[in-house]
Amino acid sequence: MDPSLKSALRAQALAARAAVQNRDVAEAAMNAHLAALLARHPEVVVAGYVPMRGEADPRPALSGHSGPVCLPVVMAPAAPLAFRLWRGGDALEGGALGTTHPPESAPVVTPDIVVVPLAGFDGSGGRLGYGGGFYDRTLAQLRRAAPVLAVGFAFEAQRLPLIPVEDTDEPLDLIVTQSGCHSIARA
Ligand SMILES: Nc1nc2c(c(=O)[nH]1)N(C=O)[C@@H](CNc1ccc(C(=O)N[C@@H](CCC(=O)O)C(=O)O)cc1)CN2
Ligand SMILES: Nc1ncnc2c1ncn2[C@@H]1O[C@H](COP(=O)(O)OP(=O)(O)OP(=O)(O)O)[C@@H](O)[C@H]1O
Repeated sequence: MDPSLKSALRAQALAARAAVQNRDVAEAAMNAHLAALLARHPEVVVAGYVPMRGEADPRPALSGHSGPVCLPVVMAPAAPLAFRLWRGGDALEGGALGTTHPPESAPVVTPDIVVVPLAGFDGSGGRLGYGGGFYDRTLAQLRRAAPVLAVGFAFEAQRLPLIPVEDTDEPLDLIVTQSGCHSIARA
C-alpha cells in the first residue's frame, strides 16, 4: 500500500477535526452516547485517553463509568501501549510524545473496552491515528488474549469515505460521534 495515501487522508481528517464548529455541543452529545454505551457494560475495565491536539474529550463519560478506568502509556516506539489505572483526580504526568498518563506507581490493568482516539474513520471500522501503529499493536495483543470492544470516539467531520486497510490494521467495533453510537457494517 502507498503510505502517502494514508498520510494524505490523515492530514485531511486532522484538518477537518481542527475546523469543527460548536465543539462543546458536539462533545456533549458524543459523551451522552458514550455514557449510554458504558451503562450497558457496567463494572468492566474501560480504557480512555486524555485528549491532545484537538481530539474529542471522552473524560465526562469516563468519569460516570461504574467500573475501573485506565489510560494508555507509550512504553516503546514499536510496542503495544500499556494501560494504567486512573481514578478521577489522580495525578497524571506528561509523556515524550505529548501524551498525559498515570505514573509508574499506578497499577497496570487490561481493558475490556478501549475508547480509541482518532484522526479519521470510515463506516467499515477503518481507522487512522497519528501513524505510530500503537493502537493496532495494542488491539492485536488484547484480542489475542480475550474479546475487547474497540470504540472509536470522533467528530462526524472526521469521517472519510474509505480508509485503505493494511494487514496489521485492527478495526473498530463501534464508532461514537455526535450523531450516535454506530455499529460497523462489515462487508
Ligand atoms: N490522546 C491520545 N493519547 C495517546 C494516543 C493518541 O492518539 N491520543 N496514542 C496513540 O497512539 C498514543 C500516543 N501516540 C502518539 C503517536 C505519535 C505521535 C506523534 O507525534 N507522531 C508524529 C510523527 C512521528 C513520526 O514521524 O514518526 C506526528 O504526528 O507529528 C504522538 C503520539 C498513546 N496516547
Ligand atoms: N502488529 C503490528 N506489527 C508490526 N507492525 C505494525 C503492527 N501494527 C501496525 N504496524 C505498523 O505501524 C505503522 C503505522 O500504522 P498505521 O499507519 O496504521 O498507524 P495508525 O493506525 O495511524 O496509528 P495508531 O495505531 O497509533 O493510532 C504501519 O507501518 C504498520 O505496518
